Amino acid sequence: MNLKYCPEVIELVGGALGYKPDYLAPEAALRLFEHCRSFLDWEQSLVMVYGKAHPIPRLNAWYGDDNISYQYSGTRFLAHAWTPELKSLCLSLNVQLDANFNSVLANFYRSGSDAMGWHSDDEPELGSAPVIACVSVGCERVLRFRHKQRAAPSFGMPLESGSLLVMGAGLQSHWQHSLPRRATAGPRISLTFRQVFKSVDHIA
Ligand SMILES: O=C(O)CCC(=O)C(=O)O
Ligand SMILES: [Fe+2]
Repeated sequence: MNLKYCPEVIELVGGALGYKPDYLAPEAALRLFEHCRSFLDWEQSLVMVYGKAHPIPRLNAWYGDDNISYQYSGTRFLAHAWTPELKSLCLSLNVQLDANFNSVLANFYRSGSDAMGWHSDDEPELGSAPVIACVSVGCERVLRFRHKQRAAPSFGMPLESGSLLVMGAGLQSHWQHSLPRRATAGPRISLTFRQVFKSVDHIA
């Protein structure tokens, strides 16, 4: 993986973030937003908290190569077959970042009440040092980061429509991220490209 594609690189303890605000031109970002909103197979997953199922505060959709499956928020998803738009974005990112993404988890935050809690994307099927590329379209929202062990303050990255944020290798072992609620916000979709290793599927 090569973060040189990103004009802004933020070195953190244990990993780096890369940011490219203008990854997609505004019209391309709008087209991608409309494509995802209209054509992805959105669902609202459930998460188990103390034995009780709660709907998560956002919609999600999982796309990827054949036979890719992924455990997320306590649910196992089998990837839907790529749409041409998502496949072409994945191929471009693989070239630009020298990566091997084979799937994408799409998140749809319908309003400021939709959010994502603190977590690391460190499931075993993502390997020991996952790289995640996140393309944002729609309303700008802030992604917050906090170190897992150090009692340092968290910090936020505003993710503009059309931007690319790359979470580099090592980051998921040392940092958590979250997308807090907002009093008011328009809809936003994030496309988080990942490499899922099929060989560890059987342990899940
Ligand atoms: O919506 C975002 O920018 C973050 C999404 C995220 O953290 C995830 O899909 O794991
Ligand atoms: Fe995440």
